[in-house]
Amino acid sequence: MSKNKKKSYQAYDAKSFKPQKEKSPVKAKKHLGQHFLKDETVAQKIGETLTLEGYRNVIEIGPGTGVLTKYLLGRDIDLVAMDLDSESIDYLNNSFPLEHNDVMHRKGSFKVLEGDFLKYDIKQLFGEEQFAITGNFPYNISTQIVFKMLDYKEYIPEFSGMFQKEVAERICESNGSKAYGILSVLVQAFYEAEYLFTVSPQVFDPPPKVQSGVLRLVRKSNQELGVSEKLFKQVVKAAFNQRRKTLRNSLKTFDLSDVLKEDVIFGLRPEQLTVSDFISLTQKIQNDTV
Ligand SMILES: C[S@@+](CC[C@H](N)C(=O)[O-])C[C@H]1O[C@@H](n2cnc3c(N)ncnc32)[C@H](O)[C@@H]1O
Repeated sequence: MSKNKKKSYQAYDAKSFKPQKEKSPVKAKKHLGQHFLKDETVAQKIGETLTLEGYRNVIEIGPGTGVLTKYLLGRDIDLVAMDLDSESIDYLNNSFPLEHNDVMHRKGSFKVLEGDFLKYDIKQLFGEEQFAITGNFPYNISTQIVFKMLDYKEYIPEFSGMFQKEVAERICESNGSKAYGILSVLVQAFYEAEYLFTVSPQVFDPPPKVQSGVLRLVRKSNQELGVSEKLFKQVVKAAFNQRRKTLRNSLKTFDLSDVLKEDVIFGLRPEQLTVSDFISLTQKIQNDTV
């Protein structure tokens, strides 16, 4: 079951990058995870990551000074850009459209919204319609963004954006690797995950301490696991919360029958299981009668 696969990721070549001289129009605030992109090429590449197949509504989380927003606006989409920072919102509502008139060839609608993505009822933004999520995410809440996205997965056919590299890798990793964990299994049960490219700290203002990684998630056509989703999540979390133990030990709280505990799968550690192994493990636990 274990697939020891070492991935090598293509790094974005920052040699051609020429930093801007001008000061950022919004003062970067650490507690909001603000690291503004200075490199237009990277912003454009992120702006092109969504395939837009079968939907046209997009939420950008954390537009900041709009560097990515302006490339999104060049695409044929209806965009809601949501930021928690009132200074960014003021800038986006007032100076941004004037400053970027020359480069922006807006096709669809555009709405700037002040709000906390983690608290916002995002479903009400587009009624019953499907929407994608993208952004250069605030790294302090990036895993929470992914878990919230999973809660709304029936509305979200696609998701792309920039994370701390380590988190992006964790989401995309296959079994057999150290980074493979709860996030990888829960995301990949419902989405095809693709790590796209790496971005170095020097293209941000201020530069973060870590490298960044851009990924794309495309929802699978079949969303039915065939088992209880609640139990599936409980099994995955319990298994990885004690990742050095075999499943026989980490899943003790599930009160398994002696017959089931003898199944070979319970002699394995969680990183050895593929996503489909986790689904069949959940099936076995669901059908188990003590
Ligand atoms: C890494 S910066 C990216 C800014 C801009 N998109 C860029 O690439 O330069 C993250 C942005 O997310 C915003 N942000 C932080 N927490 C947020 C939240 N809970 N909801 C919405 N936006 C948030 C910050 O204010 C900031 O503008």
